[in-house]
Amino acid sequence: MRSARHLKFVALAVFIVMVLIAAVPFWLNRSVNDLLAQSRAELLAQQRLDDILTAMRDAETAQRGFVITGNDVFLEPYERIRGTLPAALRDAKDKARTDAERATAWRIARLAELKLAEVEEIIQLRRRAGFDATERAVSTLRGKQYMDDLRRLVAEEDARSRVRHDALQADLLARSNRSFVVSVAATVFDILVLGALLLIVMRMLRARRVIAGQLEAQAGQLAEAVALTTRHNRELKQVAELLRAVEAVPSVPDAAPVIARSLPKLLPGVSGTLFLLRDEDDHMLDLHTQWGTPSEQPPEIGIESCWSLRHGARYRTAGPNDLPCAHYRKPADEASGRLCVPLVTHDELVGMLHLEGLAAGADYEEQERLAVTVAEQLALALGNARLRESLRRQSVLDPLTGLFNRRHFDAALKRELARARRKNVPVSLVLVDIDHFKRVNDDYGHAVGDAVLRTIAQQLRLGIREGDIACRYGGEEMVLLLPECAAADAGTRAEAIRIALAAIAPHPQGEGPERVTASFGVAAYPAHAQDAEALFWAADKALYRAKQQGRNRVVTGA
Ligand SMILES: Nc1nc2c(ncn2[C@@H]2O[C@H](COP(=O)(O)OP(=O)(O)OP(=O)(O)O)[C@@H](O)[C@H]2O)c(=O)[nH]1
Repeated sequence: MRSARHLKFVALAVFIVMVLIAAVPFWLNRSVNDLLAQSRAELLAQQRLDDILTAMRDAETAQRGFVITGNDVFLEPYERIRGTLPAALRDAKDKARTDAERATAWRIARLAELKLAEVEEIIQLRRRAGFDATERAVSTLRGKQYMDDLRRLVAEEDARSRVRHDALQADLLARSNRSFVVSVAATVFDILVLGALLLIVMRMLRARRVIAGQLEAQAGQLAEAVALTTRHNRELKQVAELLRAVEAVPSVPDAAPVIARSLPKLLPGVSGTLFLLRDEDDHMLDLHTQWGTPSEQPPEIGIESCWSLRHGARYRTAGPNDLPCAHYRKPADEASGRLCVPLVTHDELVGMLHLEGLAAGADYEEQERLAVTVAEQLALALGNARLRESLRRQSVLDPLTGLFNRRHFDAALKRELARARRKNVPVSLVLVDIDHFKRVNDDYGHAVGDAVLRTIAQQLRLGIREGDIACRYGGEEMVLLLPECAAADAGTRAEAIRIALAAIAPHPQGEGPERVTASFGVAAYPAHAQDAEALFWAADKALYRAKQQGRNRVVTGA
């Protein structure tokens, strides 16, 4: 904008200078024209005097011819001159430009008039008195004197006029030369100024073109940055949605289908497999889910079978020349890249993401960047899910036996009773108390006692159906909650467990007693009680009776 304003000022200044310069030749031309007019006037003045002198000469010649011959024919020119001369003399006087010229014109006119009067006088004399008398009159030389004076005056004025004319011509020549030089100089100057202006304009246009190019490039970069930011924002939103969904799952394996649904949206065209670390073995990972059109993968892999898990960093193979991981069932094809990304949070391995069909070239970098970002966030979310799961387990499980704790049992009993009432189905309770457990502790120590407790808990777990609940109620007392199970079935199940318990070695390494037994008290809703407290009380009474009747037996409440 500023340069455009400067250019306007420069153009205006150049225009004014050029107009001034163009005016100089005009001005010079005008003065040349003045001189030409003066010169022409000078020539005309000379011509007028010459005409007067010629007329006078012709009048004198006519006079002479008539005097000699007496023939009127000779007077014709004279008569014509008499008609025209007064006007010529008046013209000479009127057109005189200076006082001196005017005085001369007056004197010439006076002499011409005197000469004309003398010619008329001689002609009349010739008519009246004849040739001789006329010859005598002519011999007085009065007429000759007039003509001589006239000639001298005209010659003098002629000479002066010529001097003036020559001076005018010289001036005219000088001015013409000057006008030519000035015109040439003005033209050259104009060309130079226009050239300079053109150069400036071209430079400015070039500079503008450069700036326009830079602006265009910047606009392009900006558009790219905006597109990139928009894409990153969209990805971030999708990643956030994925994380929210993973945060909501109750356990790590439950996250697998969520991940399989979300990742194709984040990485379109990319197939994948999710391996998650096994709970009880921190060297093995299980295949939990796949999406897209993945290659065949083993259902479980060891840490050693994947380069990314070995090195704790992402590992990519772009073609057959790259060393494949052992879990690839077939070599990576040339066109599509593979990427293994370990899922690590707080230095703990959670799983591994295996991606296939990644684009080649610059897009690959972009996909890899996104894949790594997703993997980092996913690892964090899965780590959190694992932590939540462990906390939840801790809050409901007994740490020694792995059975549910009393708090969970109380809640489960209320819930199952309500459901039984609603659905009009029975629910049974089996109280289990190890016989003479004090002796085990006393004879073998508490550590062996704990191990025996774990064995019995495991046996209880094995003896119930899925959906039944086994709890450690306190000390060596345990309880089974059997939904939709009537008293008779509960007694049968308790009996089976009792027999199995009595048959196994209670300590895994054989360091404890050879065998332990337990007593079972069974009560059922609605047969023995209507609410939780009464049901528990009925089962406890039955257990008491079992102990009373000699232990290692099942008693069902009446
Ligand atoms: N090792 C171990 N012992 C426990 C635990 N909880 C309770 N006990 C022991 O279990 C024993 C329970 O003894 P008692 O209530 O007298 O009954 P018992 O010896 O089993 O005899 P009966 O029930 O009458 O057959 C006590 O010695 C407790 O210290 C535990 O978590 N670990």
